[in-house]
Amino acid sequence: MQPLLTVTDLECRYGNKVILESVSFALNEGEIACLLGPSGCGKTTLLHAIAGFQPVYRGKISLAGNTISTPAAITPPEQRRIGVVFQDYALFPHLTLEQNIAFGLKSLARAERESRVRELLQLVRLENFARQYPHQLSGGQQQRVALARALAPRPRLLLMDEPFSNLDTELRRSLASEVRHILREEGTAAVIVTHDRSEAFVAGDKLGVLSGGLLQQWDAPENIYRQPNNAAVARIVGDGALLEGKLLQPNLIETALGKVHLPTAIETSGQKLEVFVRSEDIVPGEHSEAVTAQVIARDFLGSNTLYKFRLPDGRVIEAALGAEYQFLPGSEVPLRIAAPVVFTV
Ligand SMILES: Nc1ncnc2c1ncn2[C@@H]1O[C@H](COP(=O)(O)OP(=O)(O)OP(=O)(O)O)[C@@H](O)[C@H]1O
Repeated sequence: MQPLLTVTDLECRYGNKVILESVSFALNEGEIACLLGPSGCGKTTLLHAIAGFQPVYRGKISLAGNTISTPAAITPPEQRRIGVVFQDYALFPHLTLEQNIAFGLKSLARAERESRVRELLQLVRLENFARQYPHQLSGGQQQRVALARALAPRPRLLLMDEPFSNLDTELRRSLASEVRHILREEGTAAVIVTHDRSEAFVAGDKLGVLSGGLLQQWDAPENIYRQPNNAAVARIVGDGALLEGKLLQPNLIETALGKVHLPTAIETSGQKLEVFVRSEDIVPGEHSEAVTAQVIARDFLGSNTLYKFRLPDGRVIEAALGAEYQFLPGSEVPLRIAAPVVFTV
Protein backbone atom coordinates (compact mmCIF):
# COMPACT_ATOMS: atom_id res chain seq x y z
CA MET A 1 0.00 0.00 0.00
CA GLN A 2 1.28 3.42 -0.91
CA PRO A 3 1.53 5.78 2.09
CA LEU A 4 -0.79 8.78 2.12
CA LEU A 5 1.85 11.26 3.20
CA THR A 6 5.55 10.91 2.53
CA VAL A 7 8.14 13.33 3.81
CA THR A 8 11.58 12.65 2.36
CA ASP A 9 14.86 14.13 3.53
CA LEU A 10 13.17 17.42 4.38
CA GLU A 11 15.18 20.48 5.32
CA CYS A 12 13.52 23.77 6.34
CA ARG A 13 15.25 27.03 7.16
CA TYR A 14 14.43 30.52 8.32
CA GLY A 15 17.04 32.64 6.54
CA ASN A 16 20.34 30.84 7.12
CA LYS A 17 19.09 29.10 10.25
CA VAL A 18 18.44 25.40 9.73
CA ILE A 19 15.27 24.45 11.64
CA LEU A 20 14.68 20.90 10.38
CA GLU A 21 17.18 18.57 8.76
CA SER A 22 16.96 15.13 7.09
CA VAL A 23 13.36 14.58 8.24
CA SER A 24 11.81 11.49 6.62
CA PHE A 25 8.66 9.57 7.51
CA ALA A 26 5.53 8.09 5.98
CA LEU A 27 1.94 8.09 7.17
CA ASN A 28 -0.68 5.63 5.89
CA GLU A 29 -4.33 6.32 5.07
CA GLY A 30 -6.36 6.70 8.28
CA GLU A 31 -3.30 6.81 10.55
CA ILE A 32 -2.85 9.41 13.27
CA ALA A 33 0.62 10.71 14.00
CA CYS A 34 1.64 12.93 16.89
CA LEU A 35 4.72 15.12 16.74
CA LEU A 36 6.29 15.53 20.16
CA GLY A 37 9.30 17.55 21.19
CA PRO A 38 10.54 20.46 23.29
CA SER A 39 9.58 24.04 22.56
CA GLY A 40 11.33 25.44 19.50
CA CYS A 41 12.34 22.04 18.05
CA GLY A 42 10.48 22.70 14.80
CA LYS A 43 7.12 20.91 15.25
CA THR A 44 5.06 23.81 13.90
CA THR A 45 7.54 24.38 11.09
CA LEU A 46 7.08 20.76 9.98
CA LEU A 47 3.30 21.09 10.17
CA HIS A 48 3.44 24.30 8.14
CA ALA A 49 5.65 22.63 5.53
CA ILE A 50 3.05 19.85 5.15
CA ALA A 51 0.23 22.43 4.96
CA GLY A 52 2.10 24.41 2.30
CA PHE A 53 2.66 27.56 4.39
CA GLN A 54 6.41 26.93 4.73
CA PRO A 55 8.85 26.55 1.81
CA VAL A 56 11.22 23.61 1.83
CA TYR A 57 14.96 24.07 1.38
CA ARG A 58 15.71 20.46 0.50
CA GLY A 59 13.74 17.22 0.10
CA LYS A 60 10.19 16.49 -0.88
CA ILE A 61 6.65 16.14 0.49
CA SER A 62 4.11 13.94 -1.32
CA LEU A 63 0.42 13.47 -0.61
CA ALA A 64 -1.65 10.68 -2.16
CA GLY A 65 1.04 10.07 -4.77
CA ASN A 66 1.40 13.73 -5.82
CA THR A 67 4.49 15.78 -5.03
CA ILE A 68 3.24 18.87 -3.22
CA SER A 69 6.45 20.52 -1.97
CA THR A 70 9.99 20.62 -3.31
CA PRO A 71 12.50 23.47 -3.22
CA ALA A 72 11.45 24.20 -6.82
CA ALA A 73 7.66 24.03 -6.60
CA ILE A 74 4.95 24.34 -3.95
CA THR A 75 1.30 23.36 -4.38
CA PRO A 76 -0.71 26.20 -2.74
CA PRO A 77 -2.30 25.25 0.62
CA GLU A 78 -5.87 25.55 -0.71
CA GLN A 79 -5.17 23.00 -3.44
CA ARG A 80 -3.81 20.32 -1.09
CA ARG A 81 -7.10 19.11 0.43
CA ILE A 82 -5.49 19.37 3.84
CA GLY A 83 -7.57 20.58 6.81
CA VAL A 84 -5.97 22.59 9.60
CA VAL A 85 -7.09 23.06 13.22
CA PHE A 86 -5.27 25.69 15.23
CA GLN A 87 -4.65 26.01 18.95
CA ASP A 88 -7.01 28.98 19.31
CA TYR A 89 -9.91 27.25 17.45
CA ALA A 90 -10.30 30.29 15.11
CA LEU A 91 -14.09 29.86 14.91
CA PHE A 92 -16.15 32.63 13.34
CA PRO A 93 -17.75 34.37 16.36
CA HIS A 94 -20.71 35.81 14.43
CA LEU A 95 -21.72 32.44 12.94
CA THR A 96 -23.66 29.69 14.69
CA LEU A 97 -22.14 26.24 15.12
CA GLU A 98 -23.90 24.88 12.06
CA GLN A 99 -22.86 27.90 10.01
CA ASN A 100 -19.28 27.50 11.20
CA ILE A 101 -19.27 23.84 10.17
CA ALA A 102 -20.99 24.57 6.83
CA PHE A 103 -18.42 27.25 5.98
CA GLY A 104 -16.22 25.05 3.81
CA LEU A 105 -19.16 23.31 2.13
CA LYS A 106 -20.39 26.13 -0.11
CA SER A 107 -19.91 24.05 -3.25
CA LEU A 108 -22.38 21.39 -2.04
CA ALA A 109 -26.12 21.45 -2.80
CA ARG A 110 -28.17 22.65 0.18
CA ALA A 111 -29.61 19.25 1.19
CA GLU A 112 -26.23 17.60 1.00
CA ARG A 113 -24.65 20.42 2.97
CA GLU A 114 -27.28 20.21 5.70
CA SER A 115 -26.93 16.48 5.96
CA ARG A 116 -23.12 16.69 6.27
CA VAL A 117 -23.42 19.37 8.98
CA ARG A 118 -25.90 17.19 10.93
CA GLU A 119 -23.61 14.21 10.60
CA LEU A 120 -20.66 16.16 11.96
CA LEU A 121 -22.63 17.74 14.81
CA GLN A 122 -23.59 14.22 15.82
CA LEU A 123 -20.02 12.96 15.47
CA VAL A 124 -18.69 15.66 17.82
CA ARG A 125 -21.73 15.24 20.14
CA LEU A 126 -22.99 18.81 19.76
CA GLU A 127 -26.26 18.15 17.93
CA ASN A 128 -28.19 20.12 20.57
CA PHE A 129 -26.01 23.19 20.07
CA ALA A 130 -26.51 23.74 16.33
CA ARG A 131 -27.96 27.25 16.71
CA GLN A 132 -25.61 28.41 19.46
CA TYR A 133 -22.68 30.77 18.92
CA PRO A 134 -19.07 29.86 19.78
CA HIS A 135 -18.94 32.11 22.88
CA GLN A 136 -21.79 30.07 24.40
CA LEU A 137 -19.60 26.94 24.43
CA SER A 138 -16.81 25.68 26.68
CA GLY A 139 -13.23 25.48 25.38
CA GLY A 140 -13.48 21.73 24.80
CA GLN A 141 -16.75 22.13 22.91
CA GLN A 142 -15.28 24.92 20.77
CA GLN A 143 -12.35 22.72 19.88
CA ARG A 144 -14.75 19.95 18.82
CA VAL A 145 -16.54 22.45 16.55
CA ALA A 146 -13.19 23.48 15.05
CA LEU A 147 -12.51 19.80 14.38
CA ALA A 148 -15.94 19.31 12.79
CA ARG A 149 -15.45 22.39 10.60
CA ALA A 150 -12.06 21.14 9.42
CA LEU A 151 -13.41 17.64 8.71
CA ALA A 152 -16.54 18.86 6.89
CA PRO A 153 -15.02 19.08 3.37
CA ARG A 154 -13.50 15.59 3.83
CA PRO A 155 -9.82 16.55 3.74
CA ARG A 156 -7.31 13.87 2.78
CA LEU A 157 -5.25 14.81 5.81
CA LEU A 158 -5.94 16.86 8.92
CA LEU A 159 -3.23 18.89 10.67
CA MET A 160 -3.73 20.02 14.27
CA ASP A 161 -1.33 22.42 16.00
CA GLU A 162 -1.43 22.03 19.80
CA PRO A 163 -5.20 21.56 19.64
CA PHE A 164 -5.64 20.94 23.36
CA SER A 165 -3.19 23.37 24.89
CA ASN A 166 -5.82 25.92 25.98
CA LEU A 167 -7.70 23.28 27.98
CA ASP A 168 -7.14 21.97 31.49
CA THR A 169 -5.17 18.76 31.97
CA GLU A 170 -8.03 16.35 32.53
CA LEU A 171 -10.05 17.67 29.59
CA ARG A 172 -6.96 17.52 27.38
CA ARG A 173 -6.55 13.80 27.82
CA SER A 174 -10.22 12.98 27.35
CA LEU A 175 -10.41 15.22 24.29
CA ALA A 176 -7.27 13.61 22.86
CA SER A 177 -9.01 10.26 23.16
CA GLU A 178 -12.23 11.65 21.68
CA VAL A 179 -10.40 13.24 18.74
CA ARG A 180 -8.83 9.87 18.05
CA HIS A 181 -12.27 8.28 18.03
CA ILE A 182 -13.70 11.00 15.74
CA LEU A 183 -10.83 10.72 13.25
CA ARG A 184 -11.24 6.94 13.24
CA GLU A 185 -14.98 7.28 12.52
CA GLU A 186 -14.23 9.59 9.61
CA GLY A 187 -11.23 7.49 8.50
CA THR A 188 -9.17 10.68 8.27
CA ALA A 189 -5.40 10.63 8.66
CA ALA A 190 -3.95 13.34 10.86
CA VAL A 191 -0.75 14.87 12.12
CA ILE A 192 -1.12 16.41 15.57
CA VAL A 193 1.53 18.64 17.15
CA THR A 194 1.78 18.52 20.91
CA HIS A 195 4.32 18.98 23.65
CA ASP A 196 2.34 16.79 26.08
CA ARG A 197 3.49 13.19 25.97
CA SER A 198 0.32 11.71 27.45
CA GLU A 199 -1.76 13.39 24.72
CA ALA A 200 0.62 12.00 22.13
CA PHE A 201 0.42 8.50 23.61
CA VAL A 202 -3.38 8.59 23.74
CA ALA A 203 -4.00 10.06 20.29
CA GLY A 204 -1.26 8.67 18.08
CA ASP A 205 -0.83 5.45 16.12
CA LYS A 206 2.59 6.81 15.31
CA LEU A 207 4.77 9.11 17.30
CA GLY A 208 7.43 11.36 15.82
CA VAL A 209 9.93 12.65 18.37
CA LEU A 210 11.71 15.81 17.26
CA SER A 211 14.68 17.41 18.92
CA GLY A 212 17.65 19.41 17.73
CA GLY A 213 16.03 19.84 14.30
CA LEU A 214 16.06 16.08 13.69
CA LEU A 215 13.31 13.49 13.72
CA GLN A 216 14.95 11.32 16.35
CA GLN A 217 12.45 8.47 16.13
CA TRP A 218 9.26 7.57 14.29
CA ASP A 219 7.35 4.53 15.50
CA ALA A 220 4.33 3.38 17.53
CA PRO A 221 4.26 5.24 20.89
CA GLU A 222 4.70 2.04 22.86
CA ASN A 223 7.77 1.00 20.88
CA ILE A 224 9.35 4.40 21.41
CA TYR A 225 8.59 4.30 25.14
CA ARG A 226 10.08 0.82 25.50
CA GLN A 227 12.99 1.27 23.12
CA PRO A 228 13.94 4.90 22.71
CA ASN A 229 16.74 5.43 20.16
CA ASN A 230 18.78 7.65 22.42
CA ALA A 231 18.79 9.50 25.74
CA ALA A 232 17.17 12.62 24.24
CA VAL A 233 14.15 10.57 23.12
CA ALA A 234 14.01 8.72 26.45
CA ARG A 235 13.80 12.03 28.29
CA ILE A 236 11.11 13.39 26.01
CA VAL A 237 8.85 10.35 26.39
CA GLY A 238 9.38 9.68 30.11
CA ASP A 239 10.64 11.11 33.39
CA GLY A 240 13.82 9.59 34.66
CA ALA A 241 17.53 9.88 35.33
CA LEU A 242 20.47 9.18 33.07
CA LEU A 243 23.26 7.32 34.84
CA GLU A 244 26.69 6.27 33.68
CA GLY A 245 27.08 2.53 33.32
CA LYS A 246 30.12 0.27 33.64
CA LEU A 247 30.03 -3.08 31.93
CA LEU A 248 31.08 -5.73 34.46
CA GLN A 249 30.05 -8.70 32.32
CA PRO A 250 28.38 -8.78 28.87
CA ASN A 251 24.97 -8.74 30.58
CA LEU A 252 25.77 -7.02 33.87
CA ILE A 253 26.14 -3.26 34.29
CA GLU A 254 27.08 -1.29 37.37
CA THR A 255 25.54 2.14 37.98
CA ALA A 256 25.22 4.59 40.86
CA LEU A 257 21.87 2.89 41.50
CA GLY A 258 23.25 -0.63 41.82
CA LYS A 259 23.90 -3.41 39.36
CA VAL A 260 21.52 -4.41 36.59
CA HIS A 261 21.25 -7.64 34.67
CA LEU A 262 20.33 -7.22 31.02
CA PRO A 263 18.07 -9.70 29.22
CA THR A 264 20.60 -9.88 26.37
CA ALA A 265 24.34 -9.46 26.38
CA ILE A 266 25.72 -6.29 24.84
CA GLU A 267 28.94 -5.81 22.99
CA THR A 268 30.85 -2.61 23.50
CA SER A 269 34.20 -1.79 22.05
CA GLY A 270 35.17 0.85 24.53
CA GLN A 271 32.11 3.11 24.04
CA LYS A 272 30.52 4.75 27.05
CA LEU A 273 27.36 3.22 28.44
CA GLU A 274 24.39 5.25 29.61
CA VAL A 275 21.52 3.82 31.59
CA PHE A 276 18.20 5.64 31.60
CA VAL A 277 16.13 4.80 34.66
CA ARG A 278 12.47 5.83 34.69
CA SER A 279 11.12 7.00 38.02
CA GLU A 280 8.56 4.17 37.96
CA ASP A 281 11.25 1.56 37.30
CA ILE A 282 13.04 1.88 40.65
CA VAL A 283 12.26 -0.81 43.23
CA PRO A 284 12.90 -0.65 46.98
CA GLY A 285 13.82 -3.77 48.94
CA GLU A 286 16.80 -5.83 50.10
CA HIS A 287 18.62 -7.31 47.12
CA SER A 288 22.19 -8.27 46.32
CA GLU A 289 22.21 -5.69 43.50
CA ALA A 290 20.71 -2.80 45.49
CA VAL A 291 22.41 0.30 46.88
CA THR A 292 21.37 2.10 50.07
CA ALA A 293 19.77 5.49 49.43
CA GLN A 294 18.45 8.13 51.78
CA VAL A 295 14.96 9.61 51.53
CA ILE A 296 15.26 13.38 51.30
CA ALA A 297 11.70 14.32 50.32
CA ARG A 298 8.34 12.82 49.43
CA ASP A 299 5.34 14.23 47.59
CA PHE A 300 2.06 12.36 47.82
CA LEU A 301 0.46 12.43 44.36
CA GLY A 302 -2.61 10.26 44.89
CA SER A 303 -2.05 7.10 42.86
CA ASN A 304 1.64 7.13 43.83
CA THR A 305 4.19 9.05 45.88
CA LEU A 306 7.17 10.76 44.32
CA TYR A 307 10.26 10.25 46.48
CA LYS A 308 13.58 12.03 46.18
CA PHE A 309 16.45 9.75 47.16
CA ARG A 310 20.13 10.62 47.66
CA LEU A 311 22.33 7.87 46.23
CA PRO A 312 25.70 6.85 47.78
CA ASP A 313 27.52 8.97 45.16
CA GLY A 314 25.56 12.05 46.25
CA ARG A 315 23.28 12.44 43.27
CA VAL A 316 19.56 12.78 43.80
CA ILE A 317 17.05 10.73 41.82
CA GLU A 318 13.26 10.54 41.81
CA ALA A 319 11.24 7.35 42.23
CA ALA A 320 7.47 7.04 41.87
CA LEU A 321 6.37 4.38 44.36
CA GLY A 322 2.96 2.83 45.04
CA ALA A 323 1.01 2.94 48.30
CA GLU A 324 2.65 -0.27 49.56
CA TYR A 325 5.81 1.74 50.27
CA GLN A 326 5.86 4.30 53.06
CA PHE A 327 9.23 5.83 53.83
CA LEU A 328 9.91 8.83 56.04
CA PRO A 329 12.41 11.54 55.10
CA GLY A 330 15.81 10.67 56.58
CA SER A 331 15.29 6.90 56.42
CA GLU A 332 17.63 4.61 54.49
CA VAL A 333 16.18 2.39 51.79
CA PRO A 334 17.79 -0.25 49.55
CA LEU A 335 17.00 0.55 45.91
CA ARG A 336 17.64 -1.07 42.58
CA ILE A 337 16.69 -0.68 38.93
CA ALA A 338 13.89 -2.90 37.65
CA ALA A 339 13.92 -2.13 33.94
CA PRO A 340 16.85 -0.18 32.53
CA VAL A 341 17.11 1.36 29.07
CA VAL A 342 20.73 1.13 28.00
CA PHE A 343 22.49 3.24 25.36
CA THR A 344 26.00 3.06 24.04
CA VAL A 345 27.32 6.53 23.23
N1 LIG B 1 9.09 33.26 11.18
C1 LIG B 1 10.23 32.86 11.76
N2 LIG B 1 11.40 33.46 11.52
C2 LIG B 1 12.55 33.04 12.09
N3 LIG B 1 12.62 32.02 12.95
C3 LIG B 1 11.49 31.37 13.26
C4 LIG B 1 10.22 31.76 12.69
N4 LIG B 1 9.27 30.94 13.17
C5 LIG B 1 9.89 30.08 13.99
N5 LIG B 1 11.22 30.34 14.06
C6 LIG B 1 12.22 29.60 14.83
O1 LIG B 1 12.22 28.26 14.38
C7 LIG B 1 12.40 27.35 15.46
C8 LIG B 1 11.28 26.32 15.43
O2 LIG B 1 10.03 26.96 15.67
P1 LIG B 1 8.67 26.12 15.73
O3 LIG B 1 7.59 27.10 15.97
O4 LIG B 1 8.59 25.25 14.53
O5 LIG B 1 8.95 25.22 17.01
P2 LIG B 1 7.90 24.36 17.88
O6 LIG B 1 8.57 23.05 18.13
O7 LIG B 1 6.57 24.33 17.21
O8 LIG B 1 7.84 25.21 19.22
P3 LIG B 1 6.63 25.39 20.28
O9 LIG B 1 6.40 24.05 20.90
O10 LIG B 1 7.20 26.39 21.23
O11 LIG B 1 5.46 25.90 19.50
C9 LIG B 1 12.43 28.20 16.72
O12 LIG B 1 13.78 28.37 17.10
C10 LIG B 1 11.84 29.51 16.30
O13 LIG B 1 12.41 30.57 17.03
